Amino acid sequence: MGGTFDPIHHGHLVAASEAAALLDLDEVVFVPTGKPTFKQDTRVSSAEDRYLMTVIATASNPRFTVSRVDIDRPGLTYTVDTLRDLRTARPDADLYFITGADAIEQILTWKDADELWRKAHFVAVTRPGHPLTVEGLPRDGVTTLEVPALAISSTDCRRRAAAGQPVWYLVPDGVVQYIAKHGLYRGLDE
Ligand SMILES: Nc1ncnc2c1ncn2[C@@H]1O[C@H](COP(=O)(O)OP(=O)(O)OP(=O)(O)O)[C@@H](O)[C@H]1O
Ligand SMILES: O=C(O)c1ccc[n+]([C@@H]2O[C@H](COP(=O)([O-])O)[C@@H](O)[C@H]2O)c1
Repeated sequence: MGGTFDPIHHGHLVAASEAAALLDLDEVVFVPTGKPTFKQDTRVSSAEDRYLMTVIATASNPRFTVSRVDIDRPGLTYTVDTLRDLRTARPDADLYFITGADAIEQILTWKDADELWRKAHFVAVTRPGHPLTVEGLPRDGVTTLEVPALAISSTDCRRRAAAGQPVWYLVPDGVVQYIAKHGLYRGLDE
């Protein structure tokens, strides 16, 4: 599952857990973006902060791991590169790329979109506020999954943290503490 994870929240974790259970996946690899291509005009926390929050959030689940491939690759982050690097690390794996309804809606605008279907099977999960449509995408390339609806976004978590409002129970406890300890999102003006 790729994401900017600024910060990672329970919507991400539930989607990943549900996809793993329904598709019988051995492992879910969370891949924080290095430089997200569609967020170049947005202030994004450092890759190391986002990576560490993702590690903290996933540490207790033996099936969840975190990959640095996108963080360690220079330049903008493109999924075609993510999938190439994950394939190199796991030559025999069946790769599934988990995305929310908002992300899958834009997938045809991603770099080398026509190549993506050969590199992984896409799993499009439901997300409150975003109709899930896979029209125009290769039928055998995408599976749609209904997951428990959590109306949580990283944008809302950042705004809350910036305004001194609670993010408890929207993000894992360790992530609440990480945000406070490092003063993330202070002075954010969005
Ligand atoms: N509440 C949610 N339910 C299901 N999927 C989600 C949810 N939140 C995010 N996702 C999916 O997780 C992936 C990574 O999301 P991302 O890190 O951009 O979080 P976000 O909450 O969308 O962030 P932002 O508000 O900053 O855009 C995307 O595919 C996104 O669609
Ligand atoms: O490959 C692309 O062109 C591309 C464009 C936008 C987003 N993505 C990927 O989609 C995932 C979610 O991205 P984001 O920006 O919504 O956090 C993440 O893994 C990104 O690398 C990929």
